[in-house]
Amino acid sequence: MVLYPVMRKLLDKRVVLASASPRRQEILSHAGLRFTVVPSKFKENLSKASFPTPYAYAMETAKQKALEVARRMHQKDLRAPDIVIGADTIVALEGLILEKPVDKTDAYSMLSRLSGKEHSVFTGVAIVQCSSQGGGLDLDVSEFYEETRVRFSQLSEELLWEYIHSGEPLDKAGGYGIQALGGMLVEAIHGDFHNVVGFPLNRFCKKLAELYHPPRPEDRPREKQDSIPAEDTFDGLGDSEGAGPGQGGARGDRRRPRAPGREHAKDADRKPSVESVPPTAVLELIDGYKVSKALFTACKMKLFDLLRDKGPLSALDVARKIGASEGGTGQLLDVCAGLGLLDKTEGGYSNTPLATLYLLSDGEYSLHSFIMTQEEVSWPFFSYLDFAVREGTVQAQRAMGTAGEDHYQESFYKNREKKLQFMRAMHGHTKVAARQVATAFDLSGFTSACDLGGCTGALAYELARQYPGLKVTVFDLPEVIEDAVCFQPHGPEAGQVSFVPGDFFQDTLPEADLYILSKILHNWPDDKVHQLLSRISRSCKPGGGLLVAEQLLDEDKCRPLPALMMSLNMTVLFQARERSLSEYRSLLQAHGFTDVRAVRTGSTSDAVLATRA
Ligand SMILES: Cc1cn([C@@H]2O[C@H](COP(=O)(O)OP(=O)(O)OP(=O)(O)O)[C@@H](O)[C@H]2O)c(=O)[nH]c1=O
Repeated sequence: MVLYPVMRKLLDKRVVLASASPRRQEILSHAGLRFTVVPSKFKENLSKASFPTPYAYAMETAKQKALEVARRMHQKDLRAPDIVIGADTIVALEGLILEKPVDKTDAYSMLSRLSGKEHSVFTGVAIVQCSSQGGGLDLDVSEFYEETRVRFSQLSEELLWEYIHSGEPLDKAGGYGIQALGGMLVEAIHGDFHNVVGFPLNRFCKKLAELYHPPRPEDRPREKQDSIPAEDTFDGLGDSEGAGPGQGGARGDRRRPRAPGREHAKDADRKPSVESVPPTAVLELIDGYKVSKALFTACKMKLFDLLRDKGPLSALDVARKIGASEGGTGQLLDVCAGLGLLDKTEGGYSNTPLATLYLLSDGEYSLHSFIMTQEEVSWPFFSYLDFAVREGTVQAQRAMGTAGEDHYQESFYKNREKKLQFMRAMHGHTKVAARQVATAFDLSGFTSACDLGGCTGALAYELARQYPGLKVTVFDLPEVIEDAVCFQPHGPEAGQVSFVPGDFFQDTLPEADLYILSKILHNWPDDKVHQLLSRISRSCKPGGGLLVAEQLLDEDKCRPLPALMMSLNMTVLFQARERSLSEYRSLLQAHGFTDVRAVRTGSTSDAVLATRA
């Protein structure tokens, strides 16, 4: 087995390990990797309930840890490292994710759950390849995870407490360290030991082999989609053969998480059993709609507003205040607590920071109206997904009782109340990512911008805040512009933004050096997109820019999940879709835009910038 070429590939690169874990540092330095440690400041507070599997959660956390470091270093130095590695280790038992215990009692509760049972340790790893171009930062993320099964012996109370008092559990996922005293608790382990300790070294090396020496197409295993190299080896990585990043198509392939049971090529012959492929992921998928509906219902009842104003409250108090049954209200509140939206204490229920930030109806980053449009518009359309797939048409007649063309009007502009709700929905959804989109590239060279279909000005105001020399025109339909004033902020940035009514498919576009399309192109099929881009191209002067803010699909179109779901949403509602970076690149290039670059924000919009040749 050729070991060193894997690491040698990285010798001339600035590698950063975005982790404070001494174990990860040790594993990687023992393997001969040279790197700098920059611990991530990403707060590990993603909602676990929103991930279909524990490993999806670990991979996303790993990714966010690495992205935070890449962005911070780029902002500080204007030069990001070449590679940032992030990792996250979790322990999963019977659908429950255990991270580091917060105190000894928490460690006790974790270890006593693990006692006498088998659990899984998942480490998610993200390898972020960075390139800085013209002040911008292009980030390509590859992620994977490894699973190791660990069986604990039956632990006596005495042993448990002695172990807890040793102090070892507190900085370790699941409350134990297999590499030290915790090794004595372990009866059996199936899989990579290093993965339990915090870093799946073997799988990492295979991933590097894939990234820096992608197999030739004819050598690839026949079973498409499997991201594991066919051979269980790192051979063939001789320096003379190495294809650099960007060659061979390996960059940017944030591969799909593998379904359990498709883990190793050599396992392919083994018949899957309910032990090796537990049904958890399927059971969680079955419950997806219940989770969404519970969130929609709590928002509709404005439970989070009530708990902000009057909380903490008991289930009975909440039930009385909203005029609902005590039993049903209690169930809904408990579900919200289980989903990480509420805290439940003896004093009653109160909002978690996640709910405070996004679920109040009037918060600065409120997604409340967006959630309500999902409930009122998307939900009925999704009920007819099978018809939409079979017939390839918008199911407006079945879902709304209206003809296809009228449903946009009916759904969003039927009356002023509906229109304002739609505007608030767009405002919140844009606002949560606005700062990341506005700062994804250095736009300080532009003096005027025009946000086409900019609605309430959520992105325009953020651009104005970030670039005090920039004047931004929001161009949108007259019925939108007449109510945009309701969303005007109080700061000085308001003076930099003006509103012009018009239809971007018909009217003359305002002059600007930078045009912006935020959440517009995903509303339209390719022919309409070409029509719009051709109009912008004619208005845009050479050297001018076009900033597109949309959720980017990976090149294989199977990830990331939020972009994938938004794409399905656009198909069901409008026969439109989300696109990958290469699809945007060819659309933009067809209209004279070059130098197409992207920054993935991990939020509700990624950013793509192109220059008019
Ligand atoms: C099961 C197990 C875990 N760990 C450690 O648990 C931490 C997990 O936490 P994390 O959030 O993934 O990492 P972190 O320590 O907070 O570091 P960071 O990467 O900066 O988030 C990591 O340390 C791992 O080694 C062990 O040392 N031995 C074990 O047997």
